[in-house]
Amino acid sequence: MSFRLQPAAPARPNRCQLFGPGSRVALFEKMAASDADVINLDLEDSVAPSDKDSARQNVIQAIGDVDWGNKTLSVRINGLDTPYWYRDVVDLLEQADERLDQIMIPKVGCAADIYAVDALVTAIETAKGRSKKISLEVIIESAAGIAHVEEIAAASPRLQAMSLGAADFAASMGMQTTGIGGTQENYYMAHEGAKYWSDPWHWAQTAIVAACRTHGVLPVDGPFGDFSDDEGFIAQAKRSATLGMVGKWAIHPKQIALANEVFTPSKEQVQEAREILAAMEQAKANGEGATVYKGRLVDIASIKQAEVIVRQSEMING
Ligand SMILES: CCC(=O)SCCNC(=O)CCNC(=O)[C@H](O)C(C)(C)COP(=O)(O)OP(=O)(O)OC[C@H]1O[C@@H](n2cnc3c(N)ncnc32)[C@H](O)[C@@H]1OP(=O)(O)O
Ligand SMILES: O=CC(=O)O
Ligand SMILES: [Mg+2]
Repeated sequence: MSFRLQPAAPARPNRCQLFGPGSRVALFEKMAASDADVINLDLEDSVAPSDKDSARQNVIQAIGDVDWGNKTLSVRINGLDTPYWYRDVVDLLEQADERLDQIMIPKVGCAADIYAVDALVTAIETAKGRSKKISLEVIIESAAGIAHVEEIAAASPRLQAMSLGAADFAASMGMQTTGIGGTQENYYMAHEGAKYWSDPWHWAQTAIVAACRTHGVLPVDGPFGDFSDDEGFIAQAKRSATLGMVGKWAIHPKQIALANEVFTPSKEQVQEAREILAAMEQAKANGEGATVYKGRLVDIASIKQAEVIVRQSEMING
């Protein structure tokens, strides 16, 4: 470890973020009753321009009226390149109940984008005497966002989570696809007549994970558009979890259980982690830094790996 210690990310479950358009009021109670850890009421790309004002009012009303239980409640505002975003922030902070936890900023391109929202949020919180400090989450979904990902992760102490937005990311990068996440038909290696598919999202995901882990932010995988493809969703989520992401969006309720399953360490994973910790306790008692567990090396680094899994499990299961 560097002399500068790695800060811990917020200790709250973030296995699934369920999205719903702010213009579809009928979905709000269903979202609240779901098993998602985080709710994202959307004012941005799932809301038509003609509905922006009414969606904002629907969301403000629902923040206070609906019982959101112990979920993290977040609202995705419009991008800083639109005429809507300042009104989203002002009205939310001036009018919405204190139940609101978080604001999601889409399409961030540099640290100054977060600075601008932070400054506005801070001024309104102070002016209105709001007692709960609103946290922020961002979406990396542009070439600029991924190029500046580390400064974005470091931009504000309010920042709790960062997602990869595969749809806008693909568009901004000029990727030749209309798929939202998952396997891309043309992204393969060819060898002796067979095709081997690779993962075009991998490099952006690892950049996000590294930036987030450096600055104590939760890294999250964004949408998987084909909600009839459970197998594809699970494969994408498993790759994300293996890379260090803590959760994934659901753009349809059927994806919630899939995300929760993948991002909750299994009984077997937790048992193995605990056995490794016990083996290392025994090694320590014997004055050893390394030992053998099930025929493989475990050493002091293995303690930290095992603790990641045990901590995740304890946070989720209590
Ligand atoms: C890609 C880039 C991004 O920015 S993604 C984030 C922004 N997008 C969104 O927020 C879209 C979220 N999803 C939706 O709007 C809908 O799920 C879409 C995809 C349009 C499908 O809606 P619909 O045709 O009603 O689905 P369905 O008939 O299969 O619904 C089955 C039951 O589930 C409900 N449902 C639907 N969506 C949600 C949701 N997001 N949250 C909670 N519940 C939902 C439906 O109302 C329906 O319920 P019921 O069985 O009739 O009681
Ligand atoms: O906002 C999400 C995306 O994929 O774009
Ligand atoms: Mg987007």
